[in-house]
Amino acid sequence: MTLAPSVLAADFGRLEAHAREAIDAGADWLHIDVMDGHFVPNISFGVPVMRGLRALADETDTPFDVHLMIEEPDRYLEDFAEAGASVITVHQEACPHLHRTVQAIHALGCRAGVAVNPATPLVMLEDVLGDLDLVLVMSVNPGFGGQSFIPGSTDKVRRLRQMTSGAQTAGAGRPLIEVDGGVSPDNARALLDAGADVFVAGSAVFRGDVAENVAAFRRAEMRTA
Ligand SMILES: O=C(CO)[C@H](O)[C@H](O)COP(=O)(O)O
Repeated sequence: MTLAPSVLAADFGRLEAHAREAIDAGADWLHIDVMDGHFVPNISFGVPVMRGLRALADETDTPFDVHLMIEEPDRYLEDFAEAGASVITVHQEACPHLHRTVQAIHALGCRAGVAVNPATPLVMLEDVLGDLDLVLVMSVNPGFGGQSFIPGSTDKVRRLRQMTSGAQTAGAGRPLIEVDGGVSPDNARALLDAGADVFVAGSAVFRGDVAENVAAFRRAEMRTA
């Protein structure tokens, strides 16, 4: 399980210290949720805030996992790559020329991800799947942290894993499967069994005791099905 805490749920007044708590507790990636108030009905933050976390990411060798919930993401890819993104994920629903956008992300030296909203069928990714490093299954409607997990998302992960089963290994042919929204230690085991690789968690990491919250994800990982 790759655990990617979403800093959207962190205390922005002490963002670096709060993100450090998650990394020190064993988080693998930092998930950066960028919202523009157009593609989603909320505004979060952009490149300058990510730059503020750059020293921490470099010091701890923690990849930035950038999730662009914005219209016309092509306009900003270079900025996020320069700010240190390892993975850049765009939304299928926001990209009329998705293949071109994926190529542009790769040309910047980043791994390319595509996210699908709960109402978007997986078939929309079929012809681009072979070019992707990651597929993000939204398990809430994007725009806000702290929402309830949509139960059908587990089956969507399972179907996506079947779609990608032609390629064997994650990162070497098979795109990583990331799940985002309402993810917690309570549903993590079922999502792992369904085939998810990367777990985005905002509230379940940053609300309360961060170290204990990360440990609860690790315990869920060890649990037998
Ligand atoms: O992309 C997002 C919202 O659009 C957030 O990453 C997601 O909702 C995670 O937050 P939480 O774990 O609190 O549900």
